[in-house]
Amino acid sequence: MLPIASIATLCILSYVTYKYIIYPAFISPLSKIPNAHPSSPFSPLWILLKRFTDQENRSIHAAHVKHGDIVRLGPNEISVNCVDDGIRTIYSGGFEKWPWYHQFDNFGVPCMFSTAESKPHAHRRRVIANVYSKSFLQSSPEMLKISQTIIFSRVLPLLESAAMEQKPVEVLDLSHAIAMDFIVAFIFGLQNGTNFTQDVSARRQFFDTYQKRRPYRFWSSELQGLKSILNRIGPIIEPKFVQEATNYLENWTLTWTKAAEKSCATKAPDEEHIPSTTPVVYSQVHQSTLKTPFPYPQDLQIATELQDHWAAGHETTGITLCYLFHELSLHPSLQQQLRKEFLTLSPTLTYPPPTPSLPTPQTLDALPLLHACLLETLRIHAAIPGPEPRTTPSKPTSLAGSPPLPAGVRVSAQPYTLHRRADVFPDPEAWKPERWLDASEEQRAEMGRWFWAFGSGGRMCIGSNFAMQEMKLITAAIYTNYTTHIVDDEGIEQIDAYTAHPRANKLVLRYERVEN
Ligand code: HEM
Repeated sequence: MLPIASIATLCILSYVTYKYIIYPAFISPLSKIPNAHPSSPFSPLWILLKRFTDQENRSIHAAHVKHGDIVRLGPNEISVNCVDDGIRTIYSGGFEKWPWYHQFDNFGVPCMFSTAESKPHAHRRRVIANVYSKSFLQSSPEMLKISQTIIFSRVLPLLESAAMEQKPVEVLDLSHAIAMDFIVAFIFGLQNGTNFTQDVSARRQFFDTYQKRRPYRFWSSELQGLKSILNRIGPIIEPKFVQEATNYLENWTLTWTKAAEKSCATKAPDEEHIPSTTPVVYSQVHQSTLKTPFPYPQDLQIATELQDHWAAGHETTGITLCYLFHELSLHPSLQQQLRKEFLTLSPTLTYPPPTPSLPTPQTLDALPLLHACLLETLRIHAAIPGPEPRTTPSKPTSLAGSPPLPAGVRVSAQPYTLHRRADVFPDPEAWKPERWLDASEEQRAEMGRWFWAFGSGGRMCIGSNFAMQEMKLITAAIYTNYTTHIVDDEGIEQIDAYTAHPRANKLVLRYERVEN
């Protein structure tokens, strides 16, 4: 007779073999999905390693090219990249966010973006969304004043002197700075905002602090539990300066939140000296926290939201502008065609302006070539090309021809792959704005279904209209007055990450005046 210890060992071994080998490889509904790697049914190590070494998007894409619209990345993780039975199902509401998004909490408090559950998210979004709607932005006196100030008093004077002095400009940094000035002024009020466009040393200090945390994102995104344990022992995986940088940025947001609160309570300052606007987003977020009770102190509840908006708003927009300017610099004839389009605006954006007035956002929005250039940049240089993870719901759901999937599976789509469908976007790696202009109605609608730079559904980018409006204005203002030429684009290729900036973190251009 076998001793009890041997029977127990046999039972444990059988259980472990069943749970970790037989079930995931042969019985789980996920076993019918092609594996991205032979180890995928048994261990998440392969995909973790790809994430750790910044190869995630391209590795997932390669797996889709090989196996089709759906692939298994780990024992409990799949990637789906198609529209029908894909993003239309996953992102239409029933699938909540994977806890991965907690890395975007600030002050230890979830913001709208990082909230996993649909209900509290929808509550917040309903109140905040109004100020980011196209109709609100196009008619907003605050947005008009912010735009006039940033374009005519900051961006164009800066580029004018760079052009006159033939001084090359680092354009990624500048694009981030302009985008930051726009969003911060809209959130906190122009009088409380940054002037990173002109104040290069303040800009550098701030962005250095913001960016130096990036290499350590892996731990807070994928191994949060392990990170917390190790951080208690000491700075083993995350140097002290990462937390110090986070504290600095959070204090910065708290300071401006208080300033915005004060602006709302007092009369506008002397307009002649400081152009001022209502802190639009602050006011709206403040309203939303009054309407819904939250389990966190009100000031932190407001500040976490506002911090997320300036972070999401400047980085993505800066990256997109940088790639648009790079592509235009590679295509001088397009610069000419665009300029022709810009000269149809009334008033034009010529600098110095006879009066500092702007064409309406509606007329800018209606320029077809500008729109096509932006869409094409967002397609092939998506600022967020990486996976957007969700959780399968309790109701078993089939995706891309899979068997019904159980609850709690991590599932994502990624713009990187959706935007490279050769049957939808022929010659997908090429930047071709004309594909949006020459397409038939049907082709354009199909491209629109696959275009996913801002996501889709109830968690789609809330700032997409804001971003499009500011990017169109900035581009029109620059290319009405200057042509751009590449000085140094070494390392311009995008890194492989959720948010993807140029590898070398720079693009240097030369600005040349065109006579109007
Ligand atoms: C070119 C510029 C931009 C791009 C490409 C972009 C892209 C995206 C994408 C792809 C998402 C969904 C991400 C996910 O679910 O994982 C998102 C969400 C979001 N974006 Fe943007 N974004 C841009 C500009 C902005 C701006 C200017 C703001 C300013 C408010 C903003 C604020 C947000 C917020 C708050 C969310 C979360 C929405 C929610 O959960 O309801 N974004 N963005």
